[in-house]
Amino acid sequence: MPLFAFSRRRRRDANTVNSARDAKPQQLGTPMTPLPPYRTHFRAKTFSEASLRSPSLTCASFQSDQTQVASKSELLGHALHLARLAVILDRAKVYTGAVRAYYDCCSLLGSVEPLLARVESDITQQISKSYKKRLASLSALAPISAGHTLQFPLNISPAPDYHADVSAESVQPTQLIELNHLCQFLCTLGHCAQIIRNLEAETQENQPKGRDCESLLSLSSEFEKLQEDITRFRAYYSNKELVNGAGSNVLYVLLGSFRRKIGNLMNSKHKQLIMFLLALFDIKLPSEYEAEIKPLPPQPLTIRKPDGRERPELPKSEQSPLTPGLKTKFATKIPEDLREAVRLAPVPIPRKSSKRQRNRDEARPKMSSKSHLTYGERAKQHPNGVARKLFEIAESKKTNVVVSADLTTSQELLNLADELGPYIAVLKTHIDILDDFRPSIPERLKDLAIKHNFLIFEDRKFVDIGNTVQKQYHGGALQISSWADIVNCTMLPGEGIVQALTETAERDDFPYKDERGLLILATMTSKGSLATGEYTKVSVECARKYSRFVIGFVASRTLGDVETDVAALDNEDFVLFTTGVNMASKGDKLGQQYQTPKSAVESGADFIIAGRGIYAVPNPVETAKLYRDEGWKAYLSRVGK
Ligand SMILES: O=c1ccn([C@@H]2O[C@H](COP(=O)(O)O)[C@@H](O)[C@H]2O)c(=O)[nH]1
Repeated sequence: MPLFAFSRRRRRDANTVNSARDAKPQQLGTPMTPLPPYRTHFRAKTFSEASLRSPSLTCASFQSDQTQVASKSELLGHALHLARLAVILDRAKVYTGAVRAYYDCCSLLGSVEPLLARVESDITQQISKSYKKRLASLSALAPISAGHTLQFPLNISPAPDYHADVSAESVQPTQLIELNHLCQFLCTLGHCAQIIRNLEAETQENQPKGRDCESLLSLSSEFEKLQEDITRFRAYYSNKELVNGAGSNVLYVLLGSFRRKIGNLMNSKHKQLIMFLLALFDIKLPSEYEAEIKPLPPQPLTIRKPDGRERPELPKSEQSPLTPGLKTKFATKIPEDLREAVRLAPVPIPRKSSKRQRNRDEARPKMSSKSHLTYGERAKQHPNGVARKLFEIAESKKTNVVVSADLTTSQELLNLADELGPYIAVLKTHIDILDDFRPSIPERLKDLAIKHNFLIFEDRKFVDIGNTVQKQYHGGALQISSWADIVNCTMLPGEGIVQALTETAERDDFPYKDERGLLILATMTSKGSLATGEYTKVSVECARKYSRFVIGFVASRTLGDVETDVAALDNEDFVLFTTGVNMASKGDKLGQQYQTPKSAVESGADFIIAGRGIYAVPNPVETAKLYRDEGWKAYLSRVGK
C-alpha cells in the first residue's frame, strides 16, 4: 500500500471516527477498563496480551469498512508488538533496547490516536503517559548499546506537513514497516545475545573464553554494525527524503541488504544460536515478512561505510555455534521461564583490563580535558551517570557538537531541536530568553531529547549565594532541575555555590539522582573577561572537591596546566565544553571571540558549543553536519584513531 493511499485513508478514518464519536459513542462496545498504573501494568504478563483481550481495540465504528479496520489494527498491532518488546527488554534490564522500544511504541500510539474513539484514545494516552514516565527514568539508566542509537523509520503515519508531497510512485510504507521490523528483530536478537553473553561471563568468569563466547560476541558485533548502518542512514535522510527524495532509493538498497543479511544470518553458523535465542526469548519474526525472507546464499553486503570500506562478509561455515559444553550449560542453567533466565543474568561482568589498556590509563593526563581516551572508553569508567551518558551519546552518534539554541520563540527552539537533534550530543538552552515561555516547553524539549538521544544543558550560569541558587535550580518558575541534565555556575560567589548545588543534588528526596551534572564556568570567551588566573584556579579546585556532582567545565582551553592547591584526583576525568565556536567568523561586535571546531578540540575541548554559527545560517542542518564532521575529525586525531 503506497504511503499516499495510507495517509489519505488515515484522514478519512479520522473523519469517520469523529462522527462516530459524536453521534454514537455507545457503538464502541464494552468500554475498556482503564489500565492499571504503570508499575502494576508492568507486572502484567505482557502489555500486548492484556490489551488484545480488550474488545474495544477493534473499534466497532469501523466495522463497516474492512480495509479501515485493517489499517487501524495494523497500527495497533505494531504498537502492541513494540510494547511487548519494551516490557521484555525492560524486565531483562536491557535498558537501551527498552528505551528504544518504549519510545517507538509511544510514537506509534500517538500516530494511531486520531483513529480511535474517545474512550480508546483516552486509554492510549494513559498508556503513552505511563510509558513516557518510564522512558524518562530509563533513559537515564540506559547504558551504551547500539540499540540506543537506532532511529527506525517508524513514522508510517508521517507528520501532516509532508502528506501533501507524497506521490504515488513514492516509497511504500510497507517497506518502512518491514525495515523497522527487521531492525527490531535484529536488535532484539542482539540484546538477547548480550544477555546470554553476560550469563556466559558470569558462569565462566575465571575460565578462558571459549569458541562459544566468541561466537556470541561476533554475533553481537554484527548487529551493532547493522545498527550503525541504520543510524547513518537515518542521519543522512529526513523522513521527507525517505518518502520522496534520494532517501527512497537508499531505503530500497538498505532493505534489500537487510533481507540478505537476515538470510545470511539464518544460513550461517549462527543459525542454531539464533533459533535458540528465538525460542528462549519467545521472539517471532512476524509472519507478514517471514515469508518474504528467503534464506539466500551468503554474499557480500552492498552497504559501504562513508569511508568507502566494505563490510566483511559473514562466515559461511555451517557449524553449530553451540559446543556440546555450552549446549549442556544452557540446557541446565537456563530455566524455561524467561524471568528466571533473565534474573540470572542482569549484571555485565566487568572485563579485566588488558596490559595495553593499563598502559593507556597510566599515560592519561590527570586533568583529562585533553584526554586521549575515546568517548567510549571514558563512558565505561566515569563515575557520574550524566557524564557516562554524554560520552555514550557522543560515541554512538559520532558527534561532539553542542548547539546553543539561543532562539527567542518556543516554536523556533523546538523546531531547531527537532531538526538538529540527530547531529548533536547536547542542546544548550537559555530558557529565560524565550518570549513565550510556558512550562510545557521544557517537557517538549525532553521528548525531543529522548527522540534524538541528546542531553539538555541549561546555560543558567548560577551566580548567587548557596541558599538562593538552590531555589533557582530545584524549584521556582523554571523548575530547571526537572528537565536540564546539565547546568552551570560561575565561581564568583566562591565555593558555597558549588557546595549548595551539590547538596541539593544529593538530598534523599532529589528525584534525579545520578541523572544531573554541574559544569563550572572556568573561563569566558568575551574580550576582557575577568574569569582568569585565581578565578580559574578556584574553579578547578572546587571541581575536585565536589566531583560527585561537578562533571566538568565550560572553558576555552584545557585546564590541565592550571596549578592548584588541591591535588588531582585519581582517575579524574572532567569534561571540557568549549563555547565560542564558529567556522565562519572571528567574533561579534559585542566582544564575543570565536575559534573553529578544530582549534577548540586541539585546545582540549571534549564538546564544542556553537550558536549563531549554526542556527543563524540559511541551512542549519547542513551546517551542523559540517561542525559535526570537523569536530569529530579533530577528536579522532586527538585520540589517535
Ligand atoms: O564564555 C562563554 C560562556 C557562554 N557562552 C554562551 O555560548 C553561546 C555562544 O553563542 P554564539 O552565538 O556561538 O556566540 C551563548 O549562548 C553564550 O551565552 C559564551 O559565548 N561564552
